[in-house]
Formats: sequence, structure tokens, C-alpha cells
Amino acid sequence: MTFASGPVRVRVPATSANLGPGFDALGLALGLYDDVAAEVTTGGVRVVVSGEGAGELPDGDTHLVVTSMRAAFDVLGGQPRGLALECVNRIPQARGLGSSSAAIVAGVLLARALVADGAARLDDAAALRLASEIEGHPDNVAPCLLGGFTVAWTEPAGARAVSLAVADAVRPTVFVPGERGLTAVARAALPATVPHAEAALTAGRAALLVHALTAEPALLLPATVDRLHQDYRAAGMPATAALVAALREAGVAAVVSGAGPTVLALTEVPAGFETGTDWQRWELPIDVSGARVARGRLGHAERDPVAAGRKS
Ligand SMILES: Nc1ncnc2c1ncn2[C@@H]1O[C@H](COP(=O)(O)OP(=O)(O)O)[C@@H](O)[C@H]1O
Ligand SMILES: N[C@@H](CCOP(=O)(O)O)C(=O)O
Repeated sequence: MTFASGPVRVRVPATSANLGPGFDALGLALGLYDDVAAEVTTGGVRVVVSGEGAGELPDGDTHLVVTSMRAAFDVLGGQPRGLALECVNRIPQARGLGSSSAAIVAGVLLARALVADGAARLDDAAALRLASEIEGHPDNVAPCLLGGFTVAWTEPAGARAVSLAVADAVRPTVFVPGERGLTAVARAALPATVPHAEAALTAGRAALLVHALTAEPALLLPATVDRLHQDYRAAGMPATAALVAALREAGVAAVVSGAGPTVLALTEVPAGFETGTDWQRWELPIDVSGARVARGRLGHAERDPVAAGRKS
């Protein structure tokens, strides 16, 4: 196998999964990005991280971008002798904004770009299947790869997804708390089975949500009702549950973002709505492109610590 000479880089968006009733299926790509560059070296693994996770994330073989690159190199046909990575992270980690999926997608796409005929050995559909397998659910990696609003599902052969255009009136705002919440912990809070009536209600709302997001945002409040995960997780994130309830009472289509503890509002938040100081509030555009790969190292624009697209 031949490795490409010189570095490659990728910009990967944050994502908000579930969107209320679409547990493990629906997701939205947001204009908040991590930038990662990688190159093949003659030996060893070196990772330099700035921004989110600097000083905390591993700087070698166990870094999630590296383990994801290794998984992709296995599929592509061989491992390089060494790797050097630079990560500029802006997506808050363990908050429900898909940071782990962004790292996984970055790793898979960087590995593919570092192999001379990588796109032929691992096409886009295979990259989605591999990234979903590593993450364990497809609802973050799908929008991260494709951009926009995605519907993802898993067949016996692996994950598949479609991206749909979102109606103009949809205005995502995220409320990000200081404390973290690991997705694995929030998944452990879910019951093995749910009552049929709760499943039936949620299926109807998930179907309505596809219509509301793409054509009729006025229906977003009823379309974001869920009975599969948010109530079961509320005890583990009471401030998140309280903020979702307060926003919904004010008429805002608010949900837990992913497994939390971030809150996502899909419709405009009324002027003067007060959250207190525990929350950072960012209006984010919807990312419509998904992950973007280019040749070369990170430049001035990619190293800028403030996210492109973030308004507040
Ligand atoms: N950019 C990154 N680089 C390396 N590892 C990361 C990165 N982002 C997240 N991770 C790993 O994933 C964990 C968070 O994953 P998860 O609990 O799924 O939260 P999130 O909702 O942010 O995806 C972090 O604690 C870290 O171990
Ligand atoms: N469907 C998953 C989504 C997890 O998203 P994350 O951004 O919190 O990792 C779940 O709800 O567990």
C-alpha cells in the first residue's frame, strides 16, 4: 500500500443527535468545528492538542483520532510506521455535541486521505459504516459526515443515512453547561424495554419531526416530544431537564442535545429568556457540507481558537 506524501487536514462539525424523538436515528450538523491535520512519519505517534481537551486528552496511541485512523488503516490495507497529528478542538467534550463522533470521523477521513487510492478502498458509504461501528450508533457520525439534518439507520450490513434540507426558519441555539456527562453513562440509564404506548407516541413524533424540520417548523414543538430517553435520563441531569421544561413552557422547541447535558433549541428563544450564569449560549448555523478534507497542514484560519459560525 502506498501512503500519500505530505500532511492532510480535515474540518469536522459538531452534531446534535436525537432531536427529541429520533433516538439513535436523527441528527443535525452545527457550525462549530474541530480541525485536525495528520501526516505519516517514520516512527512513533505524536498528537498535539489545543483548545478543548488540551492537557487532558492522550498524546499518543490511545487518542480517539489515532485509534479511529488505525481502524481505518486496517480496512485500507496496512498501518503506517508513524503518525503526527495536530488537533485544534472547539467542540466541547462530553456535553452532547458529538465530540467523539467528530474525532472518529476525523480519524477515518484522515486515514483515507493518507492512502494513495484511499477513496477507492474505502468509499463514503463504507466510511459511514466504519465510523458508526466505532461510535456504536449512527446518529452523530451521519450528520458529521454528510452535513445538514440526517436520518440514519442500521441494516445487517451496517449504517446508512440520508441528508435532508432544513427549512429556513429553523434556528438552532445550544445551551452548554460547564459540567460534563459521558454518553456511555447516559446510555446506561435507559431501560431495556419501554411501554408500547410510549414507543408508539415517540414513533409518531419522530415522523412528524422530519416534516416539521424540512417543511413546517411551526410544528416543531409537538414534533419534539419524546418518551424513549429524556425522562429516563432526567435524574442524572436535573438542570438540563429543568431548562428544557422552562424553554418548552415558553413555547420553544427545546430538547436534550444527544445524551446531554447540553440543551438544543430549534426555534427562536424569546428575548429576555433567562438561564442564569451556568450556561454558555451559542446561536449556531446549520452546517450543510459535513466533514471537509484538504491537503496541507493547518493554517492561520484552522488554528483560530474561535469557531467559525458561532454568533454569541
Ligand atoms: N476531539 C477529541 N479528541 C480525542 N478524544 C475525544 C475528542 N472528543 C471527544 N473525545 C473522547 O470522547 C469522550 C466524550 O465522548 P462522549 O461521552 O460520547 O461525549 P460527546 O457527546 O461529546 O460525544 C471524551 O471524554 C474523550 O475521551
Ligand atoms: N443517540 C445517542 C446520541 C449521543 O450523542 P452525544 O453527542 O451525547 O454523544 C444517545 O442518546 O445516547
